[in-house]
Amino acid sequence: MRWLTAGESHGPALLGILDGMPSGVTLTTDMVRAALARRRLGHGRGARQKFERDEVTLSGGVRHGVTTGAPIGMTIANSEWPKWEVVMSADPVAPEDLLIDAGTGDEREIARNKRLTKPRPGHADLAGMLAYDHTDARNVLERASARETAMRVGLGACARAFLTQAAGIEIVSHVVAIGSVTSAAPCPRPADAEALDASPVRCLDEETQRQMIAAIDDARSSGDTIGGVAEVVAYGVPIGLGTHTQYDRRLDTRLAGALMSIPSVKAVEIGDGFAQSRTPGSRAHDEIVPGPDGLERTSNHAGGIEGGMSSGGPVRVRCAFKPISTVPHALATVDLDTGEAARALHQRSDACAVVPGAVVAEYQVALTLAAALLDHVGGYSLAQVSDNLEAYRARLGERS
Ligand SMILES: Cc1cc2nc3c(=O)[nH]c(=O)nc-3n(C[C@H](O)[C@H](O)[C@H](O)COP(=O)(O)O)c2cc1C
Ligand SMILES: C=C(O[C@@H]1CC(C(=O)O)=C[C@@H](OP(=O)(O)O)[C@H]1O)C(=O)O
Repeated sequence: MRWLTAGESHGPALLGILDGMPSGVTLTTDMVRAALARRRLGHGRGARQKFERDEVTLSGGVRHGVTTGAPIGMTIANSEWPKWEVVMSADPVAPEDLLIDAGTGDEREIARNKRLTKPRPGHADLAGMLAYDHTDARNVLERASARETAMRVGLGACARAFLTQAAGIEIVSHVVAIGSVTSAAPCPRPADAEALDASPVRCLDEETQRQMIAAIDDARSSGDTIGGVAEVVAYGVPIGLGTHTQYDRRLDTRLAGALMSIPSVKAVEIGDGFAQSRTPGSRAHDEIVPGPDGLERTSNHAGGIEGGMSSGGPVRVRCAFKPISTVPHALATVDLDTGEAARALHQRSDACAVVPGAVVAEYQVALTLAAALLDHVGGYSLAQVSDNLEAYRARLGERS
């Protein structure tokens, strides 16, 4: 299974292709819509989330609510497109059309139509302008924007439907830190998913939730932004996905890459990760004991992955998000046109992206696990995958 996306933040649409999806998986536009709606939730989002809609179309690989085995084509139209048609036009436009002040008196409306020459620290702007030889940062920032994560969720929703239907795998996420406010809430279970979606900060501990909301509000009111940490847990992952035999096919390699690819993720932790590195070996590992139904573990410090393979326990990963880069307290930069010191442009922006980031992380995990499951058991149809998995599980039962 492999996937690609294209499209810009203020372009007409995001495009995605998910190749390798087996046939026979129940999948509807409503299922994808529901996933996209989850990504829009959360305290700390900016103005754009309030008025923009994700207009999704399945344009390949699904017929009458069931996948066909052909590549899944997906479009998520940007409902803001009419405002950006000239600025983001694929075809040449007359220079005088580009420079118009829309006459609204709105500074942002005017700025949108200008070349952006002051790269914003923390964004792809500077490296992208130099590497791709652009004099307008818009040619970089439009693609670097986390708007693209909508498509990852869209494609991830397809992968997730496959995981649930083929293997009963369930994925849930929560937020474990906003800035310096940390949560001691227990690892969430699939039954918590609805309550977590209903929490403005994806946290089920009421006092911590209150403090997290306050931390986001404080950051926003003082012209600042704030980061945090999200945890994703996948239940029902069979033992042995991934492999110890090649570095790039290890499950931890693939999960770490998938999570690190989310814009603003700066660290990924598998299981106890950093804490494990500070724990003596005698207490850091998950001992294997005989149980009534086969082998059992006494703990899950490893986060369900050992030697690059799933170990049969819940797969537990965390990712740390840096604070939003577009800080209202505009940061120092240089105008590349003049070489003079300048202040980075601040337009509307999110104050905190950890809550939607947790949702995006769930779907990145889904895409990774779906690919790893198919690598392991194979099959062109859901029935074949299920049969192959059943045979593998029967063999596991005999061995353990
Ligand atoms: C869901 C989500 C929403 C985001 N919203 C914003 C935003 O409104 N403003 C902003 O400056 N950065 C936002 N970001 C973060 C930027 O996309 C990110 O800082 C930038 O791409 C550079 O990060 P990188 O160095 O990890 O690539 C958001 C990130 C995510 C995951
Ligand atoms: C549009 C989304 O996120 C955007 C991600 C983003 C960025 O710089 O990454 C900046 C903001 O967009 P704008 O610059 O147009 O205000 C966010 O709204 C989305 O998540 O759907």
